[in-house]
Amino acid sequence: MRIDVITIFPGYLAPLREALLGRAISAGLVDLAVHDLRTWTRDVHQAVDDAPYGGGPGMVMRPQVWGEALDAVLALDERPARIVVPTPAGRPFTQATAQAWSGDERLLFTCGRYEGIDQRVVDDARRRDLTVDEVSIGDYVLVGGEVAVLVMVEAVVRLLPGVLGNPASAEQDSFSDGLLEGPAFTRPEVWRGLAVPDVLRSGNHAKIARWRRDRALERTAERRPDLLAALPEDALDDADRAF
Ligand SMILES: Nc1cc(-c2ccc3ccn(Cc4ccc(CN5CCCC5)cc4)c3c2)n[nH]1
Repeated sequence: MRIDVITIFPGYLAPLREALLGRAISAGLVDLAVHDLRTWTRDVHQAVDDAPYGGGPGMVMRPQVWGEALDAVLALDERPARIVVPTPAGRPFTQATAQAWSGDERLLFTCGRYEGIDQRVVDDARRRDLTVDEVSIGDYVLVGGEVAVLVMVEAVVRLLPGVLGNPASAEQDSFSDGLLEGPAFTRPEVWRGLAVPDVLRSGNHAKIARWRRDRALERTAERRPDLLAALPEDALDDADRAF
């Protein structure tokens, strides 16, 4: 997978080259290229923003600079790219989104700042039959798109074959069965007077599976009743309902 990121703060994306993702890059599973938007400015002040038409607070990022940057970066590779535009006003980015994007050959992230990017940049890309996804990583407002890109790249790249040392982990992700995962424990058996639940040391795998499922149902009901309500009809068996 090739990943391009366009931003006025390239340094913000440095963490992508650390640890697990860094190893995925060195292993050639991911090619990452970060581009400074100001490369495509033409004025001495390298202006990337201007006042919003219609008034309102803050500034909006100019279409000309973004248009040239997108054209140039797209042209760097003939593979078709999914253009991703982080925004508070986007469709929710979920595990399903990450799963879907993990099959893409190329992702191109555009990091806005100020109050966002002139909408015509997205409109122009779409009318050229490019895939453009405007996505939100949550119902809170960040200062720019960079942090959202760090989140989304991590969620997508961890799903690529060969990236996680333990692929079972991704299969048993939270949300993969529609529930939150339950509590996890490791040694020591007792820590500060707190013992690991006996069932987990019983070796009875059926009982352990049942206990884990019950803890997941309990936690989901407590913290995310919306997920429980969204479960398909056949997702809960009689033992689940008994819980
Ligand atoms: N999930 C998520 C994604 C982001 C995000 C992504 C990209 C950018 C680019 C600039 N900003 C700052 C920013 C500040 C204010 C407004 C204006 N809106 C009016 C009402 C609420 C806000 C928009 C945009 C981003 C924010 N934030 N949260």
